Amino acid sequence: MRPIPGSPTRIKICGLTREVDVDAAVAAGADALGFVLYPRSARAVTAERAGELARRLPPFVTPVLLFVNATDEEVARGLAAVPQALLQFHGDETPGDCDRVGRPYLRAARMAPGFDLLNFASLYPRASGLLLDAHVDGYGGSGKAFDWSLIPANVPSPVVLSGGLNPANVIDGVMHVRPWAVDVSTGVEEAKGIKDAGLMRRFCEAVREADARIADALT
Ligand SMILES: O=C(O)c1ccccc1N[C@@H]1O[C@H](COP(=O)(O)O)[C@@H](O)[C@H]1O
Repeated sequence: MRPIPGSPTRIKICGLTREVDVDAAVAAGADALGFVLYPRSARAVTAERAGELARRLPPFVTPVLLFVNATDEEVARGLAAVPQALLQFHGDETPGDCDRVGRPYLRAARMAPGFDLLNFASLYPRASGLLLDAHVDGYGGSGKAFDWSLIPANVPSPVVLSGGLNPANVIDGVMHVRPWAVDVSTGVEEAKGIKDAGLMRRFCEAVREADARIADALT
């Protein structure tokens, strides 16, 4: 599903752990901020900490809770702390695992040659969107990009382009893939979980530049 022509590409910045970074991401123009509730991640926060950080968000900026193979209790604890959250399932969760929570969610797909994204999408018809990340050892947040030509044109759900994006390559990514949204973590960091305000601002500016070029091409 391609975005409505002329609509802005939404921006998610993931892996925030500090108030100062939350405020800078909002100031840069992020539409959604991700909090990693995967204890093995170097960017992990507790549900309670995610709640503290998410309470800083103004209206119309969406908190996203990222899980990797979490138990139902862990997901429930996250939602108790951040009730307005969109969920992001980034592990081996089955459609049943995702659907039984009964909340809107993004399902991450690990892109690699031979991966059948259309079949994967057909298994998750209730997903609000498919977040496309590089297939890496571990589950994500690696800063590695994948070959965008692996993305079929007719993905039936909104596509969130992710994996190794940064201020230098996101214009190409948006123009090539025309995703509904982009998601970045490593590409706007000075260290894992520590964001760089300048990089976040430049990333959002680059997305707006891509949108402007697409709009120009339409006129
Ligand atoms: O950020 C993490 O530590 C993480 C851990 C486990 C699964 C996903 C994780 N992050 C997500 O990975 C993608 C790509 O991130 P990057 O920009 O390549 O660093 C992104 O969706 C993050 O939300």
